[in-house]
Amino acid sequence: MAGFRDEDKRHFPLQDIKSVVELFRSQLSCSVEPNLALLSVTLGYIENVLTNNRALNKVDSGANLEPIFPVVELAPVEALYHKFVCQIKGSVDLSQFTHGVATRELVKKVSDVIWSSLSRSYHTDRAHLQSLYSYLTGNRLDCFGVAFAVVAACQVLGYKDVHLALSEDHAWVTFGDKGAETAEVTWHGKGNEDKRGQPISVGVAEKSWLYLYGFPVQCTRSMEVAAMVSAINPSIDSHTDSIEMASLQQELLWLLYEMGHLRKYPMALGNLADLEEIDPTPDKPPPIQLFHEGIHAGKVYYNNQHVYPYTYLGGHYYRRGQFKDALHCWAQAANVIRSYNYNREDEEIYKEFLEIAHELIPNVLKSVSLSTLQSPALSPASSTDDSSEKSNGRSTPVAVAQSPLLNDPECFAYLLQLYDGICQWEEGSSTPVLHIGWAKHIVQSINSFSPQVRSKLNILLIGDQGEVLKDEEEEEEEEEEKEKDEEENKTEEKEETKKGRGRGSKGSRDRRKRKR
Ligand SMILES: FC(F)c1nnc(N2CCN(c3ncnc4sc(CC(F)(F)F)cc34)CC2)s1
Repeated sequence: MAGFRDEDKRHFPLQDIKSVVELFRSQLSCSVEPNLALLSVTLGYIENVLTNNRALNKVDSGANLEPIFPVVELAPVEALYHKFVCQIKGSVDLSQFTHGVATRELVKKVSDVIWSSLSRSYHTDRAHLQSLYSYLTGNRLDCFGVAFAVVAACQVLGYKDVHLALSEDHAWVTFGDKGAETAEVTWHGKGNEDKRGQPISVGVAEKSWLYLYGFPVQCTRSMEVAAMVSAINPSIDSHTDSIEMASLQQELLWLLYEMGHLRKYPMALGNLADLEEIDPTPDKPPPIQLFHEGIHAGKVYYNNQHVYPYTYLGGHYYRRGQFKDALHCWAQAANVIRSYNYNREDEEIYKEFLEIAHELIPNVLKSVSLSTLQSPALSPASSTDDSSEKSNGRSTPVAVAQSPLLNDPECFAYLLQLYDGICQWEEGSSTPVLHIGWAKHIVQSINSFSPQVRSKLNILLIGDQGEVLKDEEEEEEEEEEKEKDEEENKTEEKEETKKGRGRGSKGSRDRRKRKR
């Protein structure tokens, strides 16, 4: 694996975002595959300069605003690259391994080389541990970074078949003929024994979200570049982002988008959409289109087994106050999770649904009630409407009676679908999902809707052929009505015979029609 080629070197020294974008463009455009190690070192170097708050102090102190984007010379980047190449080639005796496609032993050996060179103890969930710059200058990597480093190392050793496989909260590698083999190469979460070297078949078989039922993102080299760009972390501290680093990430994601490398990568599309929501790029597709492209990709390429495309869009609608659309997305997200069994390593998605049910939805219900109370047209004094009287005489709070969302049966249905999906997720799982805290929020949320809308609910059972099914209860009701009708008819016929006129039973037919 050669270092930078001449046409790459001419971009150095990198002075600004544009020169980095052009370096990536030349690496992604040429016949030879992009050099993952070189690009990762370059990004990590820039991220380190732009997010170390020391740099921030310099700019604050100087009267003149010094250029904050670092000048990236070729020499230090190539030096780090050669350090990586020497370490990997020095640790793996290739004569032991057949050339051509990789073997499980080779992949495990490379994973061991990366693993054993990590520093003894460090906080693995800190920021900026995702790149080879972090690995080469600090011997520290997060769990994604280890998987990425293994793929970059296999590329250095000349294995074109070793690729990154990504789920929504884990990473592993595929290798061998047609990438049919899989291997764990990193750890996952806290307190879980790592399974490095093993195939991921057990995770898939136990239907855990972590392995996406066997529908992970299978990266090409260009999608591995997209993964390193997605993994850019512009945060300087928990309250501040480097604008320059966020812009670099945004422009590199647009480059990858326009080259078609995000088409099968829903989370990268979601990342770009989030960045565009914050700081829109002129003449580019709007965030809503990117979020929908992510959902479409999930449906077309991943059997609609990914959850994040729906929670990305749900979050977007929520932030814009489009609460009905947000509820619809969250219901669709729950519709995905219902097909999984909850496993102890799935807590990231558990936390996602917990936040939706225990924070976002209560905020929605509060804000729609408040907005009706605050708007003069809907204030209690002006409402003559007595429809808020419930059948049992207890009145519905005006805020509920006046709020469109709380009177919208579709919104109520979305809420029920959300909870039903989570309940079905729990069914058949080794680990329980729901606890009493959930019940409190479920009751609170359902009670927020008006009694009218809750009585109007009509659950249509659609069969596999799309036909409307009736449930047993409905069939019994219909039988009783039929018998009652027949009784009524007999009685009426007797009376009519006396009076000479006959008519069908109208009431039950209307009821039946309405039911449909
Ligand atoms: F759905 C919304 F709530 C989300 N907002 N941000 C979300 N992220 C942010 C970015 N992110 C990602 N973005 C691109 N690629 C990947 S690959 C991966 C799993 C692992 F880190 F490799 F183990 C995570 C991830 C994880 C999910 S979901």
